[in-house]
Amino acid sequence: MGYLKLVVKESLRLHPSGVLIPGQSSTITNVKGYHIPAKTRVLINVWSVHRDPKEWEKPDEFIPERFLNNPIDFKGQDFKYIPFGSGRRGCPGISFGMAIVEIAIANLLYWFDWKTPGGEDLDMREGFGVTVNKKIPLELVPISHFSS
Ligand code: HEM
Repeated sequence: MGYLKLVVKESLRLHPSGVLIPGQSSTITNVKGYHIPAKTRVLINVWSVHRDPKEWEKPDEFIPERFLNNPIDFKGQDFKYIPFGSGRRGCPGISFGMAIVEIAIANLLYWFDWKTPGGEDLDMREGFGVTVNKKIPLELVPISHFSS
């Protein structure tokens, strides 16, 4: 289960469910030289924050071990990793969401091995949408660990 947590963290880094988080500036502010007036609609591009090469080593590679012995968590305190957003409007369902994801994946892996129909690699390209989705729907063949 320890490694599964790292895998989920890394999956949410590479494929955050909310790619663009909408918000509005409450006061005049300045972000890295960009003047932002009050009440401006802003979109936080989580996808690119999570793949920023200045912040992440080998940003496009799936490396769950990067979160091993790493204090970074889901709470949005560290702005380079914000799969659940951050601040007052951050996701209130973090614990519930993580529990569901972990239980579902742990069960799928406990009962079955999985392979692609033709043994091909997974196509991880994303489609366009408000929330993340796979460009090509996932198709897998389950192989039971237990004979009936
Ligand atoms: C893996 C699962 C989930 C992910 C990745 C996720 C992600 C997010 C993100 C990115 C936001 C926007 C945060 C922001 O604006 O800064 C959000 C908001 C929200 N989420 Fe989740 N969420 C998940 C599960 C859940 C669950 C299980 C619930 C409720 C049971 C939930 C309830 C909400 C609500 C109510 C908001 C709006 C909060 C507000 O605007 O004040 N989420 N979530």
